[in-house]
Amino acid sequence: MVIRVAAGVIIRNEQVFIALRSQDKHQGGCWEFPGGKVETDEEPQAALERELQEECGIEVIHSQIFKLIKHDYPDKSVELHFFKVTDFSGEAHGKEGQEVAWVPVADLANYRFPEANVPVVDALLDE
Ligand SMILES: Nc1nc2c([nH]c(=O)n2[C@H]2C[C@H](O)[C@@H](COP(=O)(O)OP(=O)(O)OP(=O)(O)O)O2)c(=O)[nH]1
Ligand SMILES: [Mg+2]
Repeated sequence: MVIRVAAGVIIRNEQVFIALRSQDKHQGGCWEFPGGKVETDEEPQAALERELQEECGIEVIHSQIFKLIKHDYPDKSVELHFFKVTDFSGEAHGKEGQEVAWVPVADLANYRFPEANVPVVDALLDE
């Protein structure tokens, strides 16, 4: 079974908002672009808006699809819908207690992301 996920590359002033996945989660200890599972009958973009409100406390004002990545981890398969979030209201924070950081795009290579994120990080570094 493939798990559909929506995640946001939240960008403001050339910086990206990332969050640390807790150790007990799948891919725990890796940094991520905040987001989560798309529910049945939910559009990925709607899932993105819901997850970013739940996890980061922001209201997405403008987002656009950036990359669609299918990846097979040894223990699960995911279909990741990465959106660029270029406008939002509210102050992004770790609403669920997770460690978060605003990092310059150029510094993304210094953070460990899940394997599926490699093409996303590479594309951001190339821009
Ligand atoms: N959110 C997010 N998930 C990612 C990224 N890269 C990546 O491989 N994943 C994987 C890890 C998980 O298997 C899945 C997302 O699950 P999740 O744990 O965020 O889902 P969720 O927020 O709905 O939380 P939960 O059901 O575990 O409580 O996608 C990423 O950049 N962001
Ligand atoms: Mg999540």
